[in-house]
Amino acid sequence: MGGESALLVEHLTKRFGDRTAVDDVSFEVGYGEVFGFLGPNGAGKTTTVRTLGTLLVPSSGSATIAGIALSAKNSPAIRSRISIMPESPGLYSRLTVMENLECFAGLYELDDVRGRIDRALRAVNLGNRAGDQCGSLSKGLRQRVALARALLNDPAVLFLDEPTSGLDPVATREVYGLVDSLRERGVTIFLTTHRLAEAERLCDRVAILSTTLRLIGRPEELRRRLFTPSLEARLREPLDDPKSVFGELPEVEGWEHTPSGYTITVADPGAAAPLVARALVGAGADILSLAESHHSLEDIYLELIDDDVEARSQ
Ligand SMILES: Nc1ncnc2c1ncn2[C@@H]1O[C@H](COP(=O)(O)OP(=O)(O)OP(=O)(O)O)[C@@H](O)[C@H]1O
Repeated sequence: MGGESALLVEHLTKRFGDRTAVDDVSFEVGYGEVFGFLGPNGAGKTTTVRTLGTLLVPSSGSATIAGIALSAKNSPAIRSRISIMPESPGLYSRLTVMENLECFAGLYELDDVRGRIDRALRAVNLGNRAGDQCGSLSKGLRQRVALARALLNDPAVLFLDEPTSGLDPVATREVYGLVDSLRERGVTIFLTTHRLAEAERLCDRVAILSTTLRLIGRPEELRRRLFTPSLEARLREPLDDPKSVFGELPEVEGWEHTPSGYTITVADPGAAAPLVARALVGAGADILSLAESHHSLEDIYLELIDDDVEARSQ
């Protein structure tokens, strides 16, 4: 089974003394997948990444990384097949881009250093900046150098920890473009992020962690699982008697006022929308818009995590 998945994690638990940072977490990531790992501060994301990256020893549970079982003996083999790009690039600012990459290629004891550096620099569109001192680069460019460094060993699984943290919108968009191009090259990406719009934009599937794994799936599936379908009607004026409009429609399961109109709960938004529109027009309402409600990944996350944060603060 592990041979077919880039990551297979089974009942992983990591304790620090009597504090459980990660509790009985299981999931699988396929080769070529961009997998988002979300969760509030202290949820155990970094601990999971550090454990899968062989930097921490799990308290219990097992994992297979790029087809190799996680164990002390296999750590060097695993490390040669993965890369972790930490949130802060950690480059030598007095060295040039090329010198930095040579230095890390030396640490990894890689062959064909020049060829690898050329390919990595091309992958992050930095081919013409090889001679620049890292200290003189913008944060966005330094992040790209860090990504080039993470690509030097041609990783089967690339762990990206908050890759756009502190970047401006243009630099952020560039990182998204780079992730897209890595995905096209078949690199498996495990992306830790607090930015939910980023996870929604980049990830095939996401997992929401809060010490235990709370939810895993495609953003679209999670939406369906957590929210009943509904329509949002924006009207110029509120209805005099909403019950006489919505209560007559068998497709409508419920409704509630919003500041600009109504949220109408329905089983099938596509079938119900024309009937609701007709009923509203029949009641003399001026419809500004009528559309299926859209729940973002942020809505999903808050629905799950708010309860945890409240529980923890009590
Ligand atoms: N080396 C350590 N020793 C003791 N406790 C630790 C250690 N590393 C992490 N923890 C604890 O484990 C829990 C999970 O921390 P972790 O850094 O994995 O969370 P995170 O989801 O990455 O958070 P953030 O989003 O803030 O980076 C926290 O309660 C943290 O204090």
